[in-house]
Amino acid sequence: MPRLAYLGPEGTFTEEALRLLDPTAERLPCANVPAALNAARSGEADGAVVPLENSIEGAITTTLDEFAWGEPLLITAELLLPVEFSLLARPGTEIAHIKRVYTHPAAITQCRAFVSRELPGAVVVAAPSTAAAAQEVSLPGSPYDAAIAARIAGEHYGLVELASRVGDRSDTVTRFVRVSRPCALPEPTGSDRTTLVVFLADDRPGALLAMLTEFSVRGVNLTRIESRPTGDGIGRYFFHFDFEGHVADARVGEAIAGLHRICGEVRFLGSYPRADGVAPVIKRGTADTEFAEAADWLERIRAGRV
Ligand SMILES: O=C(O)C(=O)C[C@]1(C(=O)O)C=C[C@@H](O)C=C1
Repeated sequence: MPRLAYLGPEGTFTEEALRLLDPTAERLPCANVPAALNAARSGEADGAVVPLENSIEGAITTTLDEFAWGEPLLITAELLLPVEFSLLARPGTEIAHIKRVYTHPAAITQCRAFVSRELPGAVVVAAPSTAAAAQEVSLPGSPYDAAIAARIAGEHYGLVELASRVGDRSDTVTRFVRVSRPCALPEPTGSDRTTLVVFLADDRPGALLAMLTEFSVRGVNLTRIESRPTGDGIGRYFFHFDFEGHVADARVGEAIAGLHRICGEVRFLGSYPRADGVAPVIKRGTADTEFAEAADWLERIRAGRV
């Protein structure tokens, strides 16, 4: 039974994602995403489950930065979780008296319209996680009047639900990934995703275009691209890519090898099955068989067999 670290405490969306990814795993709640990933790195846990992107908020930058800088980890699975928020408070609280709301920053962004419409004048404070907010609000003497979290967190910490579905959209989805210390990759399934971090060799005109060309000429479709500051000064960025396909696919392998040739550093973060099961459209000339046939042909002409 694997031991998986996650953003705790009990009742976070990350815990729900973990339960769905591996119902039998032993769960190790951690105070934040870096702590969960470090538990996986140190061996305290066999792996970790962390949020990576949200359909409203976009990338979870703490996760992206941890993947880029910390000891290498590999993504082995992903999960798309619909997220539904509730306004939770201690029994007896009236909505009109709520002055201070506590929740995770991602939830603040996703519930902005509800807060300004229903809780005008309330201050919203950032919590380490939605469940940490619910846990804090449950304490007698808490400085917060309400939390925004999953309904299950309210049940867990003895809060009442003052309003349900308080997210600005009803179709919000967060993408979670399971990571491990470097290990054998999941087998290709025909519906896979690959994640990379790329550092430029030097800052020059067309550097981004050159990277994108490696994908484009091989028919590799990107599903996410993000630039993140390196910390070395204004204008210094590195890039995060998600794209369709598995590193075992010829077109993906060749694109990554191309990036390795032209970039400063390429950090491979894994190839793993896509949660939505979508298979890529293979452009003419980019199938494995076509790459193999072209390599045979090259070998023949190099041997003078024209
Ligand atoms: O606080 C939680 O419950 C989390 O699991 C974190 C998190 C996030 O980082 O995006 C996960 C899903 C929601 O989008 C809000 C918060």
